[in-house]
Amino acid sequence: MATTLYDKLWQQHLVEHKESETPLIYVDRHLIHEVTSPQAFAGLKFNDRKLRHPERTFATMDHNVSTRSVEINAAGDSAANQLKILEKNCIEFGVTLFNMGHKNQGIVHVTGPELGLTLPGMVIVCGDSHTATHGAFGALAFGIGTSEVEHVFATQTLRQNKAKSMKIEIKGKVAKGISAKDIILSIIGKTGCAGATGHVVEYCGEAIEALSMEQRMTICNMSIEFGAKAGLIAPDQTTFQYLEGKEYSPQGDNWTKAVSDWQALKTDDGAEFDKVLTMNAADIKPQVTWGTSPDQVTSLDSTVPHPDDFEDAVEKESCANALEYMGLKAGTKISDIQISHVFIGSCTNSRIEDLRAAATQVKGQTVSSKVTAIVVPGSYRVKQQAEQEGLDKIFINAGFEWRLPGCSMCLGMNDDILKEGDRCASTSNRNFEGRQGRGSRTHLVSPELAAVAAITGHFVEPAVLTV
Ligand SMILES: CC(C)[C@H](C(=O)O)[C@@H](O)C(=O)O
Ligand code: SF4
Repeated sequence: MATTLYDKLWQQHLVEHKESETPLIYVDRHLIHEVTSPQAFAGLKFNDRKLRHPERTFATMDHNVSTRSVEINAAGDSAANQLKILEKNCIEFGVTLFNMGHKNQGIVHVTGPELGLTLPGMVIVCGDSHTATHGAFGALAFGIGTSEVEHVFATQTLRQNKAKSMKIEIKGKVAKGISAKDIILSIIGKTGCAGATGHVVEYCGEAIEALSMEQRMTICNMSIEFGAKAGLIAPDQTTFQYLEGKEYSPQGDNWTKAVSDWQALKTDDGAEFDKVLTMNAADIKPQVTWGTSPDQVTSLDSTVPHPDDFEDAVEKESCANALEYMGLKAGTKISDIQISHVFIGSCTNSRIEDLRAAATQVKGQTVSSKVTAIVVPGSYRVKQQAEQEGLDKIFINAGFEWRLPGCSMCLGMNDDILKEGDRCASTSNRNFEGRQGRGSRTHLVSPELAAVAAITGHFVEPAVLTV
């Protein structure tokens, strides 16, 4: 029978499925950070248990860290407390930790892939909703809750029901200057924020195959923002090239053997999906969110919608609420919205290609006097690479702040917080009320659009430039 990539990954990891019981699956890689691990470790201690496979778990510090200093106390007492607990737990339970300032430290969804901890064919879990990012490598990757983190610690397995499958095919090529962020925001705009609830989504088609690994990660990262359990892209030469030689990738004969196994990780012709969405790449334009949910998005050449543009009563009301929170008037041109802040960073868009794309727009220009702009590389490796290429200088000379890696302004858990009424062009993945600080307003965009917004103070179509 023709099967999907998801079916194959599921089958390969199914440990046991007894009737009337939730299936049990094996977990190859467990990634942890300071926010969702403390209670799970506490549970282990309480029950006097150890980690079943400490060598399969890797920890990093990301959400609570300050991006101004490597000092563990720099983001305040409660942040420091969580970071110190993670450090203590990792020592006690024998887990490798990428501690403050470690060369491998960074946002969990940036470091896993760049170190080769994320590999095709794996089941990868993390107590974090954007774990879907790792699906870009053809791994079944999804976020889990704290009690599940404890279960994985103790058993290296997880109880899970199989999800439904959805295929999203993007036909043809995108126009020049259209980024992966524009692709995923247009998908979410089309499906709505619950369009893939209960499904594992496989992205495919010419426009997806043409993407680099960094861009594929941007796509899979936002799968959760339209309800998907996980996002998947079948591994190919682009994937193998990216992974070859990474610190934790298989080496020598093991590498050759692994690549040959990974080549089988694809959906068979004729395999059936529970749901299918097809879009034409040529129709995708630069995207900007105007509301307080990632599906409240439109194209840059458009206007802020009116509640009456929606037929559904719930959508009407959420449009009205969003306009009020965002301080926007229906009919305003998206390109006329004036912003006060720019945040280039987060696990969606803080990888080297994102920084290159932003730097290209910024080179030789000056940040608007009305805008405060920061660039936060996703990891120390990204930071180092960017500095080798001189991207830091481009940003700093233009008036951006060049920060240390971390989740930063993506969410208000550290000292990078916006004030009430601040309006931010952000390359992150969530524009929920208060996400970047109480009363702050977020517009989700690509790195290119964020960069141009920093210079001009509003949303302008980025010039089509090559690095
Ligand atoms: C803090 C963490 C649990 C949370 C998540 O699960 O996604 C965060 O990363 C986020 O993006 O909101
Ligand atoms: S960068 Fe943002 S979305 Fe990603 S893990 Fe950190 S807080 Fe969550």
